[in-house]
Amino acid sequence: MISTRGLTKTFRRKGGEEVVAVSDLTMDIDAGSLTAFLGPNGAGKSTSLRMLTTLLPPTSGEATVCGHDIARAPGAVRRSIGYIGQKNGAGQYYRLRDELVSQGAFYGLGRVERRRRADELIEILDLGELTGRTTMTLSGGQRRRVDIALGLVPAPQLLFLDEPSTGLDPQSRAHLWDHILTLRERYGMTLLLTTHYLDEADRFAERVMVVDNGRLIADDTAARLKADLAGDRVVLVLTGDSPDDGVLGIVRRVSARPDDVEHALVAETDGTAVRYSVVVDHGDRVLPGLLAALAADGHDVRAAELHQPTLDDVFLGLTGRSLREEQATATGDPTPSPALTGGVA
Ligand SMILES: Nc1ncnc2c1ncn2[C@@H]1O[C@H](COP(=O)(O)OP(=O)(O)OP(=O)(O)O)[C@@H](O)[C@H]1O
Repeated sequence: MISTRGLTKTFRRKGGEEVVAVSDLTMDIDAGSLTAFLGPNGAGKSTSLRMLTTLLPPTSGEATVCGHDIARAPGAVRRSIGYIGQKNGAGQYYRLRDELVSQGAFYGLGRVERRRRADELIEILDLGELTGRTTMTLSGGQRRRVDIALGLVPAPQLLFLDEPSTGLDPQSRAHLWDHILTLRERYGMTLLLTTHYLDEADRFAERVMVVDNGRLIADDTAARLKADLAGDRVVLVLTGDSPDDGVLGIVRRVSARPDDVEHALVAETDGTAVRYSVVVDHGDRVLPGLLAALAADGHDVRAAELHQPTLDDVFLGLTGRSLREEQATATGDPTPSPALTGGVA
């Protein structure tokens, strides 16, 4: 459905400075899939989408979208796709149904067909109560649904969504995702979207492409990225006043990275204890046996925790930076939830 080879976009800023917004993007996306481009602000997500939707010419490289070359046949690409950008595309003063019908006329649908299509989209996107309202009176989540309805008027096989849920509250985000998934089921569309939200990429995308500084740095299912690049972490607290070789031996036997077992002394209210932190495969299966082995060897386990990784741990492992904290800084959210890296203090 999408195939790119070495797709690159360089911008020249005022003063002559060059910015490589997208560097050497090579990928193939299958029909019917739901793929998320995940990355921090300025990573190159929107620029990638804008090239694939023919809004921006690449500096080098090539791509075909729905079988059409983006440089040689941009018109054919545009006729096959829907694109919902970051900004609201609806006219502020038009009534929703009129807007959808005139969009249908723009795409050459006949009089009856454009009305039928408008009504179908109003039903699927649950916009019935809003049809008589002008878009300027709608909430952020409602407007985003209108944007999506407008993008779907030409019944595209492939839909690009640039940050569909940014700026929405959690309830509106969840609601919007219900609609996106319903649309996908109803039309069997291929979806490629960008997001900052780790949880969305994790829950809804079958394939996650992590981009940073214009480069694709990881590309797989969320489950495999987490297993391969982060791993489950077991954190144990045992009575003691120094790391115990016996404990370390047992812990290393189950570790996916035996040379990387962390330990630190921690002050407990009733004396000292040692905290061990270890990355394992399938932590849920390893933990009972590990606890049994420690008990059989006479060790006193005071606490045990299993941390399953998030995509933020994947990003941290790849770049040494936390995507969650970068997003919190960028959006001004002062309370990012902590990444579950389980590092030892
Ligand atoms: N028209 C432009 N002129 C100059 N630089 C640009 C232009 N458009 C994008 N850039 C730069 O290219 C880089 C990638 O930008 P892009 O918008 O693709 O990132 P993004 O991952 O979509 O970010 P965000 O999540 O903030 O939307 C950034 O450094 C950006 O400043």
